[in-house]
Amino acid sequence: MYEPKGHYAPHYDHLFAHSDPEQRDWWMKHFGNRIATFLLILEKAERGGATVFPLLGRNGVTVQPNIGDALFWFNADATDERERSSLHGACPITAGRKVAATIWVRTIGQELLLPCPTGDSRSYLFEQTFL
Ligand SMILES: O=C(O)CCC(=O)C(=O)O
Ligand SMILES: [Fe+2]
Repeated sequence: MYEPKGHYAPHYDHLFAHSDPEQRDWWMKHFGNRIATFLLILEKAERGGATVFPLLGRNGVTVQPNIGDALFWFNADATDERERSSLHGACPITAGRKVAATIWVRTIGQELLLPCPTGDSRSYLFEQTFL
């Protein structure tokens, strides 16, 4: 929930995985990294609160969803490498409040839902999927 002046500074949902698998946290060990994000808007601010992807496209992409809308995006490609352009944040609220529910989709358990990439090429690049 965001109240006036509330915001979420630009960040990646995809986390840095410790190089030693034993050192990774419980979530990372059992469910893997956050391959995708599902963001459901439950309450929309009167002003402000857009979700912004500053590195997406030429000038960034700003999304101002309505109540009941959901945003879904990938944070990593099929090789679990972070998508640089998945950087995002929530703009400050200037009037009203925003309530949203986030589901971070983890990699483990999703393996059979997308066909595996063939050869050395990276498939399912964020840009290819969304632009
Ligand atoms: O509220 C938003 O627009 C962004 C939320 C977000 O980045 C997150 O939950 O990871
Ligand atoms: Fe996020």
